[in-house]
Amino acid sequence: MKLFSAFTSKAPNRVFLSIILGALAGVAYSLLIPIVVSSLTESTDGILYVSAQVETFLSYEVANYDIATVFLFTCIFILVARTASQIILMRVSMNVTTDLRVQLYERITRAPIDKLEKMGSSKLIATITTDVGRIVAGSRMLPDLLMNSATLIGMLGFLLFLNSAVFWFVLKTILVGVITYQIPMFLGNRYFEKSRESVDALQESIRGLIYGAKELKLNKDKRESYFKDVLLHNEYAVLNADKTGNSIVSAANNYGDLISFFVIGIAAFIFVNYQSVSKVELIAAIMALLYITTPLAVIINFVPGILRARISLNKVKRLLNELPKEEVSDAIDNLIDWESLKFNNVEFQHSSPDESEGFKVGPVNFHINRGEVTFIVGGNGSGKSTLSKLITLHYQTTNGDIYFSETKVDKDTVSSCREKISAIYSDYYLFDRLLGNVSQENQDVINRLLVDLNLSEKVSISNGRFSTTSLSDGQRRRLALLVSFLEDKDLYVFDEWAADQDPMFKETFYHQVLPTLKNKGKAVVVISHDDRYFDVADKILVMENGQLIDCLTEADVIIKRTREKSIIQDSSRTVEMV
Ligand SMILES: Nc1ncnc2c1ncn2[C@@H]1O[C@H](COP(=O)(O)OP(=O)(O)OP(=O)(O)O)[C@@H](O)[C@H]1O
Repeated sequence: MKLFSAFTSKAPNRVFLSIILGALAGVAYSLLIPIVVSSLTESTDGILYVSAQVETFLSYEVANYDIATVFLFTCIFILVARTASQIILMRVSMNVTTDLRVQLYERITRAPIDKLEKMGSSKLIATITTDVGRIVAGSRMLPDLLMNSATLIGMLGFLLFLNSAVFWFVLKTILVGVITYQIPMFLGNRYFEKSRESVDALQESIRGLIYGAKELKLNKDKRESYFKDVLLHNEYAVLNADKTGNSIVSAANNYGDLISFFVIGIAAFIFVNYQSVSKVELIAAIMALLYITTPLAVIINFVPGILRARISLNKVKRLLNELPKEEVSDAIDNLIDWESLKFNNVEFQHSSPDESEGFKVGPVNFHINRGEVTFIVGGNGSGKSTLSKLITLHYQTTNGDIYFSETKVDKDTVSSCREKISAIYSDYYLFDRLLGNVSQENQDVINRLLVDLNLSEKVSISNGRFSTTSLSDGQRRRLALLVSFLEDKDLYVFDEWAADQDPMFKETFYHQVLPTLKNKGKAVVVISHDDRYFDVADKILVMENGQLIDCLTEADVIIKRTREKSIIQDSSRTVEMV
């Protein structure tokens, strides 16, 4: 992706028009001084005066009427062409900004979940909010650059016409100035890069400040340490790098601004001693040099904007590389019918940030049937959630195959298979409305579910929008369950759904919700630590250290529970005796 290609590919004709208008405005700008100079005449005593030819316009006397008219129309042309050029490019750039953001949104939507988890939200938000704006701001300077370059070239042409020796001298001095100007710019760029790198860490610490507000509020030491060692550390890292970068660039810009004055000084005080230059030529040359101070400054000031835009562009490029597109077909085949989900030697390995081997699940072999409730149990970190994300097809296997009955999950079928699944993870996100194909007309069903889930007094749903999502944790989870029911999928996965429900609703979940789904022929997968309810399961998959160490059926569970009960009773009797 090149800096300007986003513009040229978006609206080539409009960008071309903007460039042409900008360049023409620049050429016209460079004509203003020669037009004025052409009306000056040098008398024999060396005094400059405006040649007469006075005519009256709107009751004012105008000397050199023809030239004045050309001057006026040139000014009007500059105004119109410059404004049009800027407005055209500004509008294109606004579209490009939106397009670039939409491109990033699409990439995020299509990225594999494990890559998104690895990248984290802070990096993504920093890129969307900071980098896109900087890229577009840099690219938007293009017409101004062109206009001022055209003016500069026009004025240099005028100098060449006036006096070739003056022209070559000015050109060489400007070149030396611009080349020496690059050195501080290079240094400044290093600091801008450093600052941009720190922005990601700053975003992450701002997230901590907001999401960790409750924890920080309760502990002064913790709060002060976070504020000083994390938040301010990152804030000052950005500030210091920006300060140094901007100071270098400011000094360099002032040096750049003064380049034309150095040239004027050298031309007026030194150059005239070595070359024959008439008074008119010298004054015209000085006027031209004064005149190019602004275009030269604009061209030079263009550099920091471009530097920032390039840094941001590299950041976006890197992000797009780290966030590959999931190469899967979008086509949804509603005809996929299945009875059993089978895992054949499935393996998955997390990537780890320090390049060491990440946590691995598998190889695992099992099947999950429709009309059955399957529990996944095991200690913390044993790989239950990882396994469940393989079941929901969020993670793609590193080895082995998954089948929905006879349909093998691959890049052609994975989207269709995902359509059969609904999941509520422990870090679920509750949208503030019903989305997609969820039937919004079926208000009666929604109202009944609100009553069943004991939410009817807290939240209502009208036109698909929830009246509120400011609910207790347990209530939010129930609202997520309602959304999941409305989706009416074949396979339900609940990752510790009941963890923050009160005992009464836990009972409802395990003894009413799960059996209802089962009776409807759904396959239900529940990650749970609630061993009191393990007997609800038709099958229990036991995970330990990424391996499936046991697969218990209902009969096994009942036998095991009876044994456990008798052991507990025996031990309590022993305690009583003691
Ligand atoms: N996004 C990730 N990137 C890299 N490693 C991960 C990621 N998520 C989990 N892991 C690793 O995988 C291991 C298993 O995590 P997982 O969440 O599957 O366990 P779990 O059994 O669900 O634990 P818990 O009962 O605590 O929820 C963890 O030790 C963790 O280090």
